[in-house]
Amino acid sequence: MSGPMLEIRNLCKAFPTRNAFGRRTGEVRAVDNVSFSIDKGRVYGLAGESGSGKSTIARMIMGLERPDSGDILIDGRSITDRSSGRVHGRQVQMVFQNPGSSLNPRRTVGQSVAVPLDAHGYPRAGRQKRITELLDMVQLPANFAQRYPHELSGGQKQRVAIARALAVEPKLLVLDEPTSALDVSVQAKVMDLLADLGREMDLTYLFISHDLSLMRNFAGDVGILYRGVIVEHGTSDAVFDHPAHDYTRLLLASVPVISKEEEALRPHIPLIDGEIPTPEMLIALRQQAVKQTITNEVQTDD
Ligand SMILES: Nc1ncnc2c1ncn2[C@@H]1O[C@H](COP(=O)(O)OP(=O)(O)OP(=O)(O)O)[C@@H](O)[C@H]1O
Repeated sequence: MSGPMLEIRNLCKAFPTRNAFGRRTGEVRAVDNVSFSIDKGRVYGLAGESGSGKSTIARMIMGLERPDSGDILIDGRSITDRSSGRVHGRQVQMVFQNPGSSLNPRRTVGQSVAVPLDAHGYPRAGRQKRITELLDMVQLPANFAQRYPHELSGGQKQRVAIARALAVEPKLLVLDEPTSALDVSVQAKVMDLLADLGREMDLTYLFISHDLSLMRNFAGDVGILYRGVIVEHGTSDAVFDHPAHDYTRLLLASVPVISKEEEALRPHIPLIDGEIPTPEMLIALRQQAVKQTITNEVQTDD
């Protein structure tokens, strides 16, 4: 099984901008001639800061927003001439950033997972078994089906959201910042789960995030989105090891850092000689900072 599961061709979407009185002042090109494709079973990462157009692309893939022009093909079939996401709802599912707000607080976990089963006409007879199976896939015990969202941790809620997304056996999953609302320790477990499920079920993922270290581990290919335009794309290793575009370097320079010393260095990084530094310069600077810390510690010990 090969070939693209998702093809995005010259996709464009603009929104009107308005002043404080609601009068139209112009337009913002939220998505500007974006093209990329994801082969079956692969993970494509779409990275960019807030406002770069990531969610607008996701919403168009889900059929929640209509493109102005361009085409979206899922498993070779265009979806852009249809007005409703229902048409391809079985093939494409989405996992949202905030599992708390994506689950209905008045529904039990079992009822939430059953919603897509009902929507797609899953037979009533096998439903309980399917719910247990889905909870098992996301490593939750069967008795969680009776619980309500407020009785679950953030990570458990996101597992339920993943189970619900998998209920109708989609081929493509759009993951929109799936772990950014979770604690760091829980993030890794949810990402591991997604990676395992992807391999087991031969899923194709579009992984949207501003967390570049997470993206590097998870996505085989990445596209860097800046003001609606993909300014750079390629394999994760190529883009992150040898970023060609200044904006990618800037994004990499803002990756969260691990020590206080590195943190102290961070605000100065984009200002070195008035230039955005290369990754090599960053590494050299960080090595310098570590050396300095060791020297300071030795002096303090004395
Ligand atoms: N419904 C809308 N009406 C007007 N402008 C919009 C609308 N949706 C998005 N935009 C604008 O389009 C641009 C892209 O927004 P989008 O939400 O796709 O970015 P994003 O990268 O997903 O950001 P975030 O990470 O904050 O969700 C922004 O300038 C935003 O203000």
